[in-house]
Amino acid sequence: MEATLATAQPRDTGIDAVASATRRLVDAITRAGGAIDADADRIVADLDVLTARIDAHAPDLPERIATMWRQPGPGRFDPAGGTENPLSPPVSLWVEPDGSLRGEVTLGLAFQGPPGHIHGGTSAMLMDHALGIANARAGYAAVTVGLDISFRAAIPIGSTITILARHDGRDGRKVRSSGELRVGDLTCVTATGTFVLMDDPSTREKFRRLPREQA
Ligand SMILES: CCCCC/C=C\C/C=C\C/C=C\C/C=C\CCCC(=O)SCCNC(=O)CCNC(=O)[C@H](O)C(C)(C)COP(=O)(O)OP(=O)(O)OC[C@H]1O[C@@H](n2cnc3c(N)ncnc32)[C@H](O)[C@@H]1OP(=O)(O)O
Repeated sequence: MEATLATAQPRDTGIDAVASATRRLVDAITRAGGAIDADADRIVADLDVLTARIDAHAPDLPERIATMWRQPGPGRFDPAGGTENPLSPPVSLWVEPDGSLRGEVTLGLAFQGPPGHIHGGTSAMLMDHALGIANARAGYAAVTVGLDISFRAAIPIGSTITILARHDGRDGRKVRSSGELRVGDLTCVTATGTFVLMDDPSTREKFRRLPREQA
């Protein structure tokens, strides 16, 4: 049986391809470091040309956000799993036979915290995201109000990180989920999350308001 993808299906064309190319650029910059100093002026000029070319296509922010949320299926733009977001790794999560989620990701130097290892904030983001998707797969669209993280072992840059997440239950408007990040057999991060259902109209309205309307 073919496994079900819980996150956006990556494409190898269009905006997804641009986002992938930009990730390669970021990775190259972080690996090169100051070695590119002598060539920096030319690199900046080339990059600015590209930025202007892309910017010419950009609608204003409220319109862009509205378009993003009209897209069907899992989010394509968030900073964890967004295939359209060059800042995301991106993370793909698959549905296991028991309904829990599993995925694998490898992170480069752009995500470094302590020497040679992944930044704790990045691990927290991976967990927040996976826990949120686990709830959504169980039928509960909910936002995080609490995330309890234990960093048990540092995660080396370049290692294959296994992401596990599961929905644990519901108590009124509150929804619980938990997960882990593992490298091989080693559990490096554990997390439990409390989420609040977006089921009442005022909560949905709060998150639907666009930046300009909130000012
Ligand atoms: C990447 C996409 C993210 C979009 C998520 C949007 C929707 C989800 C849709 C689909 C899901 C799909 C994928 C999701 C993937 C990733 C998820 C990423 C998640 C995030 O990245 S999300 C951003 C960070 N998140 C926030 O931005 C929340 C800020 N927050 C608020 O906007 C309010 O807090 C609100 C509206 C949630 C509730 O407010 P309210 O007024 O309606 O309700 P109230 O205060 O009564 O709380 C009700 C019950 O929650 C308890 N409670 C409240 N706060 C608590 C806390 N801090 N700790 C422990 N318990 C807490 C109370 O104690 C009470 O519990 P009780 O009922 O037992 O008394």
